[in-house]
Amino acid sequence: MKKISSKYVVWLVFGLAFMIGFFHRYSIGIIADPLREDLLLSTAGISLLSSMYFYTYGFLQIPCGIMVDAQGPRRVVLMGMSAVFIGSIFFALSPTPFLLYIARALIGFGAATVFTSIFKIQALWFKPTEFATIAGMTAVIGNVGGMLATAPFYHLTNALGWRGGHLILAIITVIPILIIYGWITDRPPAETDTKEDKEEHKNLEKNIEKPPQKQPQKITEGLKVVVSNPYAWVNAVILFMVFGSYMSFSGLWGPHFLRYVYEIPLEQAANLIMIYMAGVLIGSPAIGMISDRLQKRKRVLQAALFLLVAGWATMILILPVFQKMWLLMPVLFITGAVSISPMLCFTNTKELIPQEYTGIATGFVNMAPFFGTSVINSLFAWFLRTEETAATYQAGALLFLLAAIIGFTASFFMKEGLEAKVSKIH
Ligand SMILES: N[C@@H](Cc1c[nH]cn1)C(=O)NCC(=O)O
Repeated sequence: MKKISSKYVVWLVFGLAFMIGFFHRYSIGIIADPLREDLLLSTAGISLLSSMYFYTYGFLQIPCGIMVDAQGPRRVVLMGMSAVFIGSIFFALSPTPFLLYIARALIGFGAATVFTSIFKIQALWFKPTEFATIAGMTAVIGNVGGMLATAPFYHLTNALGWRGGHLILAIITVIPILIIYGWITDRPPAETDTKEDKEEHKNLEKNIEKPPQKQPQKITEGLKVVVSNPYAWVNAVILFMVFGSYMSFSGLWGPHFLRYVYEIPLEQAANLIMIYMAGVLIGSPAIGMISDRLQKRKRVLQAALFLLVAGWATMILILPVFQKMWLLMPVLFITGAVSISPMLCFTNTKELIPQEYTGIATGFVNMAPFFGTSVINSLFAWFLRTEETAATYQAGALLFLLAAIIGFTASFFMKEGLEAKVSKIH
């Protein structure tokens, strides 16, 4: 069977898998009420159900990275998407909450395989100077999945129920499974390879085809290379702080912060969050493209994080004094656009670590945003422990400003990795 040779099509198919994973991430809110009624779930039960995905996803990032480096992204994603498929069917058919939790964990497990895999695909198929742009597009495609889990999923489940909705999701999941199984290879066909590509290919093949007894050694070596690299830790700190705030703001506290601090109805606050998300969607590829054009990661990220500090400071401390809604909109947009700038940290990590360990490296730094979100969410909740007022929300939101300042400061300790790679090629 003739394999797909277009890197964009290959990326798009993995992107579809990523989109499906993201969809599941944000899908529980919409079906919370029918789940409560049908399976008598409490609010705590709904929260646990949603979290099952995040826990498995976060904890499995390194194991998934290890599998991707050892087995190649194709096999790992096939296994992961099969788990999402089975999880979706179980979810749709679950007669009890317990089985629902198991199904959700299975979906989280499967979805966890995709991010490290798509980064490996990007590393194997795209040039270093295209990497940040395509990584930015990956974030877009994921977030589109997250957006589809809102109003469109609401209408789907209104028509078919939450069980029917999950059956449809299971059917959609078969699409990337079939295409990846039949038409996609881990690497571009050999005839289009440059000399450097061929060398890398040989290394990858050697790595994948290592006899089983050598693999544990390879994994330990890979983990050592990644964990002992101080610059990978710098990227993890930035991701913990900035993506932690971004997910905490957009996924949990943002609407209520705007509602209390700007004294507006919740519906208007939710619409304003869409402006922040529009910034994320446009900022992600734009920042990647600028970074690729300039062949700089560190400087571009620093400029973006500087704007992020200014954005949070304006939104939390300055604008509430004047209550100028027409100013809040551009500030939200710009803050969203630069909130996604740490996608460059994934790119930078990939550039600092040998390609055979791209999976482990991506998995390692991608744990940080998930821990960051849970820490920032909990700290924010602490500020609201006695009462929910404009002042307590403003105090909680100062965490976002503090996190941006820490992220910006950490960016001074980054090491540029692209220049070395590009000069090696030329
Ligand atoms: N787009 C980023 C960050 C993110 C998380 N939620 C919404 N955007 C991303 O894709 N991170 C990697 C991941 O595995 O989610």
